[in-house]
Amino acid sequence: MRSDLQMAFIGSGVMAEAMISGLLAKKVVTADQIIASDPLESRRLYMQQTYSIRTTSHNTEAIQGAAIAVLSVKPQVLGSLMQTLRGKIALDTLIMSIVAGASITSLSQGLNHASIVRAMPNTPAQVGMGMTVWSASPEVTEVQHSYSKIILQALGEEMEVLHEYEIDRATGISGAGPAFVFLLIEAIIDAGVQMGFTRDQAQILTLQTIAGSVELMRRTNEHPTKLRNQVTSPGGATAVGLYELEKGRIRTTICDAVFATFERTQKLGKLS
Ligand SMILES: NC(=O)c1ccc[n+]([C@@H]2O[C@H](COP(=O)([O-])OP(=O)(O)OC[C@H]3O[C@@H](n4cnc5c(N)ncnc54)[C@H](OP(=O)(O)O)[C@@H]3O)[C@@H](O)[C@H]2O)c1
Ligand code: PRO
Repeated sequence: MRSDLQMAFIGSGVMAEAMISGLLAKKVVTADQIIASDPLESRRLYMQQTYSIRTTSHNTEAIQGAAIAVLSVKPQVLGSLMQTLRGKIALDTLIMSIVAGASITSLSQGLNHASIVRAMPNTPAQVGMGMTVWSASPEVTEVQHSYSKIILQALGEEMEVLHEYEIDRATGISGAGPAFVFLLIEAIIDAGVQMGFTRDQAQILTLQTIAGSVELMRRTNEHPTKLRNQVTSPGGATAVGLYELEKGRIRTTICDAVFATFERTQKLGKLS
């Protein structure tokens, strides 16, 4: 991206940090191109010292002169943030919101601003393995569109969708998904410990098994049922484990969890 381009992050929490570290690691922008705002002084100091970026407690100062401003606050404070920023955003600034549930229409009306990208990233962006689903308002220019792609590609994979409701759906899978996966990882490690492995041993076995299964499916592109059957010997050990999982309604429970997350995302969108 152009070296004179300024980027602002409004809210310097977990996801803002993931994005900033990804952008700097991939050299998409340099530290002097980034300013981040946050109410907490200790957080601002941490961001300054860790990433050599500028920080401020004033959101209107952060957004001044920014070509791209990322809204990275919680949905509960978006309404008051939009009131603060309304009328203070330059016409050619691209607003990129990662706020769960907040629609392009509500952002555009709340900020009285037309160029909006709405994105749903996830925390593996911290290590460049993120998945972001995003959509742009019709007013986003070609250049702003290509900048958005470059920014989101620095975090891992990106998928642009035409229909914005797909972002709410994606929140149930890729946005919140890492939390579901970490719960599964935790449960398998705990079971390993219960059987007598050390925690370190159980963690190595669990993480390599999950990473290997993901890689196997990526490379073979086979249906998961076929790959699962390759593990399941007739009358063997895996079959009884799978029986217990199905008895515990793992399939429908996961489905319910994804749908509940999707529905909650839609409700969060009504907060602002
Ligand atoms: N975490 C995820 O996995 C994830 C994934 C995708 C999208 N998102 C979305 O990303 C957004 C941020 O999530 P997060 O997990 O990064 O939350 P977070 O860690 O709580 O970050 C939000 C930051 O904004 C600060 N803040 C609060 N009020 C502010 C204001 N008026 N102006 C400027 N900054 C303010 C908070 O400070 P205080 O802590 O002092 O209040 C905090 O440092 C949310 O809308 C969420 O839906 C999160
Ligand atoms: N974290 C945000 C939440 O829990 C959105 C997806 C991941 O609301």
